[in-house]
Amino acid sequence: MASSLLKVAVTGLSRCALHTLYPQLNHVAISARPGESHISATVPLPEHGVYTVFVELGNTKLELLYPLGEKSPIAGFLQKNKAGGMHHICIEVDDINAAIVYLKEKKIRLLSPEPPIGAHGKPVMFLHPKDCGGVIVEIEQA
Ligand SMILES: CC[C@@H](C(=O)O)C(=O)SCCNC(=O)CCNC(=O)[C@H](O)C(C)(C)COP(=O)(O)OP(=O)(O)OC[C@H]1O[C@@H](n2cnc3c(N)ncnc32)[C@H](O)[C@@H]1OP(=O)(O)O
Ligand SMILES: [Co+2]
Repeated sequence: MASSLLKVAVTGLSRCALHTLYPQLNHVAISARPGESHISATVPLPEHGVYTVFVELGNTKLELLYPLGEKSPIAGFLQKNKAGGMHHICIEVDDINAAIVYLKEKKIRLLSPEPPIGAHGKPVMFLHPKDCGGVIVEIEQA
């Protein structure tokens, strides 16, 4: 799998806290990469059971997550991690279908039968944390 972009998803921030954090994150981002930072609006993604805010840091993105709905896939994680934490990482791949074939050959469990469309309008696939060193890995079509 070739990768060109790493996204890190962080959970546990209340919607209010997200807004409170904007200036702080912006400060960190600007400190890290002057002139290259951008913080998105809060976007509800009911099909994924989350609200998102993206903080762009050059070729890295922070994905801030807040649960949406009663069946949010991050609800269990937040039950166990009351203060939130790093939920998953996302790696862009050149060919998601080829990557899925490869992962199946390696017996890595996929968390949906088909790739859903992710936050950037492209197919994504989540991989089981127990098969990925204890971390949920999301792959996204570049
Ligand atoms: C914004 C849209 C999209 C994008 O385009 O970027 C997104 O990122 S959406 C983000 C949220 N969506 C997902 O994470 C989808 C895939 N995830 C899932 O289906 C579930 O989260 C899960 C992996 C099946 C876990 O669900 P959960 O309800 O927590 O089930 P379990 O309690 O049975 O957990 C099984 C096992 O996995 C451990 N776990 C859970 N979450 C994590 C995590 N974030 N990191 C590491 N490990 C995790 C959990 O602790 C269980 O282990 P044991 O306790 O040892 O049994
Ligand atoms: Co994600």
